[in-house]
Amino acid sequence: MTASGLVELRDVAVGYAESPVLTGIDLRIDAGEIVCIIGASGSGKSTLLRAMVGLLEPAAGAVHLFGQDLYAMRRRSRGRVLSRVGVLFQNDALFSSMSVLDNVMFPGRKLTDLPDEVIHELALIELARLGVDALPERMPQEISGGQAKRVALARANVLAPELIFCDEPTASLDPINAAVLGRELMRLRDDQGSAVVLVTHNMEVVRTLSDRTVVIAAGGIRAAGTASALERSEDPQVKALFRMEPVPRAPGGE
Ligand SMILES: Nc1ncnc2c1ncn2[C@@H]1O[C@H](COP(=O)(O)OP(=O)(O)OP(=O)(O)O)[C@@H](O)[C@H]1O
Repeated sequence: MTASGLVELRDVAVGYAESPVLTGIDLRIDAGEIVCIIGASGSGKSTLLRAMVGLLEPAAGAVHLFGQDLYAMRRRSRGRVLSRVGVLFQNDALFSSMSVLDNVMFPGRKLTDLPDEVIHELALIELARLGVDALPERMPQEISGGQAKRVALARANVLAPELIFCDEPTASLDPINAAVLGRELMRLRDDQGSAVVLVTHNMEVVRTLSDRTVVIAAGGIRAAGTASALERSEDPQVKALFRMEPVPRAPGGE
């Protein structure tokens, strides 16, 4: 474990234009843990993720990755920090104009000075690990949703990042593909010692994968803990999420 955590948010406020979606966010994530972020639709989970991966500058507070203030550093240094981070966006976000192979090679080409042959080899290894190495020349439109998710995970993991962020990785996947993806995320934690941060609505994923879960509601972190501890919570917001019921409006919430 590092002295300062792989991710540290200190009193972060983040949102769009004038209106903050989240305020007062303090959060630390350490190596080797899977942290799930849950909350009702529109509560701000993706917004929080965007702030953590350098895509949305907070209005207040600081986001530290690997002990460095992400939004205070120069662009070049930020690139170096982000080369240690893998991101699996919602809806996969594979580049539609690039083949599967070029998609998976993209982070190596953009973020490192490695020779193309090495990046090519790394991409093929990752595709093989995820069982989609038969498709390297296909375009993203020519593969299934489950295959696209696996390709997207191969791309997120191709540089063996110490930190991986996934937004809804199991959305629209059948149970078998969801289980494949879950196993792969556990492998990253266990074999690679990576920290995995997952935004999800899938309570099965929360129960089986998370070491810690953070509940977002009413513009902030409402609760945090192990899935089993949260499942016993008396907080109506937390209870509703675990029982898959409509989440009651929290005082001060939307
Ligand atoms: N680009 C944007 N510009 C303005 N407002 C936005 C933007 N993206 C999201 N929002 C608003 O910010 C709030 C939080 O959205 P966010 O996508 O973070 O929620 P979420 O918890 O990830 O939701 P879901 O579970 O439905 O994906 C919502 O009210 C949403 O409408």
